Amino acid sequence: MNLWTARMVMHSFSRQAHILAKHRIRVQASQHAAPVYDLQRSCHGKLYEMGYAKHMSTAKDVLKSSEYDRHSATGPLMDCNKSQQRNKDPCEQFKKMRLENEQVKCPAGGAGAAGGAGGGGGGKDCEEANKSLKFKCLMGALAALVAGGLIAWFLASTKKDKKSGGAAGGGSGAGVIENTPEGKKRAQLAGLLTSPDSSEKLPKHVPYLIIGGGTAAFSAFRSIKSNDAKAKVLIISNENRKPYMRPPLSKELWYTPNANEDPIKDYRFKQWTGSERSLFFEPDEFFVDPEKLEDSVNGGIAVAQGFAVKKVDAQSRTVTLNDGYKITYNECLIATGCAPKNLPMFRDAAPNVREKVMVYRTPDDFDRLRRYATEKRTIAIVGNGFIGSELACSLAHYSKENGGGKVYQIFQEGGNMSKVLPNYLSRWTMSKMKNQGVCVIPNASIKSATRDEESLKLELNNGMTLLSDIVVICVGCSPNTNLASPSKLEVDRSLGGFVVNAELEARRNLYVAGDASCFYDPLLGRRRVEHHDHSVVSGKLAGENMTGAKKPYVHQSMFWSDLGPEIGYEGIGLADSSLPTVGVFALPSATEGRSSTDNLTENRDADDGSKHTIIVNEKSQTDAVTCQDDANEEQPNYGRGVIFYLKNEKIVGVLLWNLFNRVGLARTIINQNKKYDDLNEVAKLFEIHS
Ligand SMILES: Cc1cc2nc3c(=O)[nH]c(=O)nc-3n(C[C@H](O)[C@H](O)[C@H](O)COP(=O)(O)OP(=O)(O)OC[C@H]3O[C@@H](n4cnc5c(N)ncnc54)[C@H](O)[C@@H]3O)c2cc1C
Repeated sequence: MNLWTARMVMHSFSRQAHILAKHRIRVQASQHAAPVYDLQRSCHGKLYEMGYAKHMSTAKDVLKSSEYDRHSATGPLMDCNKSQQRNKDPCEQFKKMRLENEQVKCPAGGAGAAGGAGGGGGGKDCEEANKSLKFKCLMGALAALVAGGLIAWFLASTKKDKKSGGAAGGGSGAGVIENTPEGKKRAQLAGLLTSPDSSEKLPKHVPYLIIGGGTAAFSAFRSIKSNDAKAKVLIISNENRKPYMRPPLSKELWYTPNANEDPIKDYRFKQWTGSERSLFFEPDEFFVDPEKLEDSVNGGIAVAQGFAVKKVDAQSRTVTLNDGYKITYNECLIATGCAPKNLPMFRDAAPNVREKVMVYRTPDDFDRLRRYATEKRTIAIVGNGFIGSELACSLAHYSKENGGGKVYQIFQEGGNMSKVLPNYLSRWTMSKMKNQGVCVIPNASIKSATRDEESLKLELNNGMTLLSDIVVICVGCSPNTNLASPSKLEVDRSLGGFVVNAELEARRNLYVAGDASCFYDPLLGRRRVEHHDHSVVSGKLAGENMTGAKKPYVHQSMFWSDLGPEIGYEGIGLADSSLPTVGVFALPSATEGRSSTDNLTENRDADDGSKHTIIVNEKSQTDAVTCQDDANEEQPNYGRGVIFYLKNEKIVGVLLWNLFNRVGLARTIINQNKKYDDLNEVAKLFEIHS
């Protein structure tokens, strides 16, 4: 097993364990834990017996594919007790909590919420308390000014011992830097230093040059190294960190109880398996000093940190850094990823508003937000997508653990993850998010934002007014293609990203991988994918091709997301809710362990009469459905199931809802590119009841 397979398997295991951990009550009692493989075999047998129509494929056909390679089929079972929890409105809870707090504390700025998301003001005592607080603040500010002046004088007087920060790599501001390893590290992270301190110290020529220091870049390095053992690889990254992964920033890191550590050393976090690891792919010692790369006998990887590339000349094979420094290469990869979008109203706002608004993509963003969360501040997230929804759940959890902090999630759509999930599931997910303590405000947008002392006052178009200490904009990201125009590289007009061919080549010897690549998928057409797995696999392929493999990119990458303890899903292909969908769900049966008959008990259209079909599939006809959530909304419990996305009646996307280790099967089904006569039969392949 090579390292890549090992990593993928580890990921699988880690997810499986995560879900097992999440649903430990059921798992302990589960009769499925040991005989998983027996169960699979019996399912195979059963499926081979199915008939199929002439012009269409049946589920049976899928099994003929050599690609069909399934692993363990155990999946999570919904914890009915949790699902039956009353759907408490967290907005109401916040209101109550704040009133209670005010009786004790009378916080300045109040967090009033005219439109129903906050509470009223305090009484006379509070006014007095606020007056005294203001006086104290004034005195505090005065003291801080005096102290600041003293410090400035002290720093100026000790200037001889300090070194000013280099901005060689493209405009980082100079600063006063403490001449200790810790001081330098701090300055580097603050963007005051590049590493090395001048671009002049970088090699003039490298065999392999990678622009961007993220997931795709590091994956490409691994692949280059395994094909060319003594390869010398230089990564040029405009971040001041070594390559790291991003997914835990909105998930696991928030579940790691080390509130007193700031920042968390090496961004270590507990994986769902319980084992610990760092956000960084490799520790510092793994990397070669960029100044020593040329002379390194065994090659290796060096990262030039804090430098940006502004241009690539594919003909002369030269990159130009922001400060004009040039490096020539044999093979080059662009892996510049994407940058989070802001909303124009915040981008163009006054500085005192802007300082209360952030986007979310880096460890620095995590640190900043964590400080707010630790101080029990109110946080408003704008956006209903992957990062916004994950972050809202994680923050609600963190807030619960640390006894404070309201978490709002505001978005224009009717439910969470509406671009991916069919509307019924999107609304159901939203109700689960509320159960977890997120104050979700759908169908709303921010009309205006003004500074109100320490907070931002947000006026929504639905008449609500919120006070929030920080606003986190999670409205998607745009590929980093600034260097396209000076480099004369094509950018896709509708999808964005550098246009590449099937070998991920933009020009000869110049490749693009990860979020920034717009590639041609022979099955599903031109695409751009912003997911971890795509970055890993496209980076790997680009790396191989840089060493001469000339292979096409035919991998259907997968994605995953976790929304608190009850929802985890994996998807593949075009998981786009604007397409017609058919969702097949297993209703948990009252008594586990009875024989499964897989009876179709309900088949109905979605309540908006649209193209989303829901098939609810009970494990045993005789079992009563006891696990209904939100009974007053008459929603079934979409505990686990599979959703098919259709184009021209063919399956172009599959979403596995609380079902894990079935991505291989989903990939096979998409790759078959066929019409199926009965999707309920196809769904059975996924063993949604097991
Ligand atoms: C909080 C968060 C959670 C996520 N969770 C998931 C998840 O659960 N599942 C999933 O599938 N995906 C997830 N993703 C998406 C996934 O992390 C990305 O798809 C992946 O990081 C993209 O990798 P990349 O190498 O293309 O880009 P990046 O990792 O963004 O790396 C690009 C790097 O290039 C640098 N750069 C840009 N321009 C230049 C330049 N001109 N010169 C030098 N350097 C430059 C950037 O600063 C950056 O360091 C998540 C993303 C975020 C932000």
